[in-house]
Amino acid sequence: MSTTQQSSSDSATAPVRIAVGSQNAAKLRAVKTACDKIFAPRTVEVVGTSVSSEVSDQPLSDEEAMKGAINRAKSALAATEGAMYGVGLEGGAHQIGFRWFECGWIAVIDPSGQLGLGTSARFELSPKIMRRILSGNEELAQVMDDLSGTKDVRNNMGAMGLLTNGNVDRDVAYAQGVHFAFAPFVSDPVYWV
Ligand SMILES: O=P(O)(O)OP(=O)(O)OP(=O)(O)OC[C@H]1O[C@@H](n2cnc3c(O)ncnc32)[C@H](O)[C@@H]1O
Repeated sequence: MSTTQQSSSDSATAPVRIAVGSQNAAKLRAVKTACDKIFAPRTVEVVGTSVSSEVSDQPLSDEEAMKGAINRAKSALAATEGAMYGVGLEGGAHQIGFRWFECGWIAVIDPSGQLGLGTSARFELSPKIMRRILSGNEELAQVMDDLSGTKDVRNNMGAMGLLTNGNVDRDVAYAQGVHFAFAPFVSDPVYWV
């Protein structure tokens, strides 16, 4: 086998390396679940790195959460050798009328700079929870830990899991957003250019 044949077959069988801008276990599970489907039958290697979102700990608008996801995706890609994509996931609240909702923003970026964006489904945050976030400088995860009497909800089922009695955990909801963010890379270009 020639060197060229050897290297092209190696790259076809090598795991697809995905850089994620977080070490949060729920986020890493979401990316792994979605990317296993996207890249099947190839093996996927998800590499989580702690990076700065460069936005506030508790984003309070879609714009801010989206920016955080993009910043994380770019930093993760830059920090991870051999990564085919960088993925950033950022949870954030946003207001519609008098009501508040939460969702995860997901950004995917490749080495050429092409960007894909998506979100998880959103869920409502009660006035009781929002009062604490807005006035007490607490993050959603801290409020949910306190109200549920559990620890580290953000790495496990998340607020989404607590509010749906475990029927839609954070990783399950975020995995859908990862699929949407990969749309420009996996769908027919006729929809994009
Ligand atoms: O380690 P990182 O990646 O920062 O993970 P994180 O859980 O802190 O996640 P984000 O920074 O993306 O989330 C922004 C805020 O939203 C909160 N959050 C979002 N979704 C949540 C969920 O389902 N359960 C608990 N907290 C959530 C989280 O506590 C943060 O205050």
